[in-house]
Amino acid sequence: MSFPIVVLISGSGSNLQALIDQSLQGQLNTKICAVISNKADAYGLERAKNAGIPTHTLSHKSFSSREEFDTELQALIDQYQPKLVVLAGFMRILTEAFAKHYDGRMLNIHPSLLPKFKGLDTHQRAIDANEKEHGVSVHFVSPELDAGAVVLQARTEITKAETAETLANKVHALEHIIYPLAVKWFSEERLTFQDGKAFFDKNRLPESGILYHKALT
Ligand SMILES: Nc1nc2c(c(=O)[nH]1)N[C@@H](CN(C=O)c1ccc(C(=O)N[C@@H](CCC(=O)O)C(=O)O)cc1)CN2
Ligand SMILES: NCC(=O)N[C@@H]1O[C@H](COP(=O)([O-])[O-])[C@@H](O)[C@H]1O
Repeated sequence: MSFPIVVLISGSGSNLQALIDQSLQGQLNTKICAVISNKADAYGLERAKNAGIPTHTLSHKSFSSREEFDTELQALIDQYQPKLVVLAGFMRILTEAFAKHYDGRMLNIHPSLLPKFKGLDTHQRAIDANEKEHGVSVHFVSPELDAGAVVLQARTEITKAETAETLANKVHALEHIIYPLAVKWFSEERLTFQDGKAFFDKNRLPESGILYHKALT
């Protein structure tokens, strides 16, 4: 019996594509029940349609408040009764009520080595801060932005000639490896969440999650 998930996007959907590809190759025992975007022009919607996955567009601009949008979004998601909600480049800050409703069963991928560089424009900020390395974090979603328990990270070096674009490309490549891995582990109940903390095979994860260095770069 495959593990039902719903994926939320706002843009290109390359992380969604990584999940689709691994699912189709039988490496991920998950069923992507639906893809929901807050942007009608998100290319990820095309990726989903090409894979025969139901799609929905729910524009946040059609609602007068964040709460109203989230209430509608939650009702749409819950029609599919997913065991996991996957934020894959979903660019809306979710309300506390929404985050609590999916507490422990909603993951996000963030393009930085959390807790560094929460928020947006992380690649340029890391370069501007003269960081020697950067990377990506998979974390459970909490009401506080980018503050949920980190479960998996991957790192890459920032070179002297690095630009935000070259760094983004390196980080994307790492994302496409670690996000399907994290989703797989969650579907196998190896990755769990309790009282705000993440566990792997019942072992408490350190604050920084499981670090993968050269193995993924
Ligand atoms: N309650 C939470 N909501 C969300 C989280 C979270 O951890 N807790 N993660 C984000 C994903 N994210 C970074 O990983 C992120 C997404 C969006 C924004 C943001 O500032 N959004 C603006 C609109 C920006 C835009 O439309 O381009 C906004 O919502 O007003 C910051 C971080 C997903 N949600
Ligand atoms: N703060 C959230 C955020 O910036 N997420 C980032 O959006 C991109 C989505 O790419 P994709 O649409 O090709 O998967 C990814 O790099 C992801 O880390």
